[in-house]
Amino acid sequence: MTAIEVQGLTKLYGRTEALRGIDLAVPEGCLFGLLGPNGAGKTTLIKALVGALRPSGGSVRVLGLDPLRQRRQLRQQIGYMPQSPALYEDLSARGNIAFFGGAHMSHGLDKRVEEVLELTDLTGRADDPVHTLSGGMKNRVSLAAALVHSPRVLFLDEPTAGVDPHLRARFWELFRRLTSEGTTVLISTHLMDEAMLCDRLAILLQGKVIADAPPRQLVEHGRAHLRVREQGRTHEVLIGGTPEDLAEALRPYGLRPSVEAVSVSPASLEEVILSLWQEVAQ
Ligand SMILES: Nc1ncnc2c1ncn2[C@@H]1O[C@H](COP(=O)(O)OP(=O)(O)OP(=O)(O)O)[C@@H](O)[C@H]1O
Repeated sequence: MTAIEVQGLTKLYGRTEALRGIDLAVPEGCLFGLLGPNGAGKTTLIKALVGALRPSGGSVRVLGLDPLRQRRQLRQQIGYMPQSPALYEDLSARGNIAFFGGAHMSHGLDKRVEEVLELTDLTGRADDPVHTLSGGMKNRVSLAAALVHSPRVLFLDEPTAGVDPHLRARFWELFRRLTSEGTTVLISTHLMDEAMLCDRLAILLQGKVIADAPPRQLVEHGRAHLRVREQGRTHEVLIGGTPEDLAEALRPYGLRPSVEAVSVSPASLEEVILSLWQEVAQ
């Protein structure tokens, strides 16, 4: 089943076109990444998906529901971690998580709160008021609050901002585990190494999806570094990713006996994305 379906989605803020006709289909159980530079439209898209803003045009369905018209029904089934934690600063971490969980569930809430405190490594600070926590810890409370009612779809807007590398790795293990159990996770990020961990990646630029594929496929269809060693000197060029591009690039060498070694290595995801951005920006 498709968990998230978006067709022709547009959003205008005054004269700013934040989204310019987005089409997306995210299958259930997918770890789906949204990657794009500042202002690409990632947060606007996520807000439209959780029913936090009214689109200017197009349609959105999450679990078959309209996020605005069927908001109440949908809220039970989705979790949303906004970019800036929206927490009650005077309540403890545990109090916040119980508050958000209580809006959706009552049975087994106490046990579940302890479980998510553990998952986000907050047990030691569970009773401290949120205003005494660091930025990274507040992010963890916000993630725990989004997770507590075991939603079927989880929307995470840059969840690892301000989180240290060790905990970041644990978060990704958690996201992976959730998707293996059938949860759909849509996550926005700036970080290429995180993007590589997604099952599928949509690259946003100026309110448009400029690529949508598994990250490995993006890399394979991207450019490659060709290195040719001839008489002790190595020439390196960036070539296209198809076999024809490789043949073309090798033609001038004609496999002379002086060619001692040839190697091809795919460009990194970062290079592929930068070249996509440049192509679209031109
Ligand atoms: N409330 C608003 N009013 C006016 N313009 C807005 C508003 N929110 C976003 N925008 C504009 O819409 C565009 C998309 O912004 P958005 O926050 O969705 O991008 P983003 O990809 O999430 O960026 P970042 O990575 O910096 O969070 C930007 O040009 C931004 O300035």
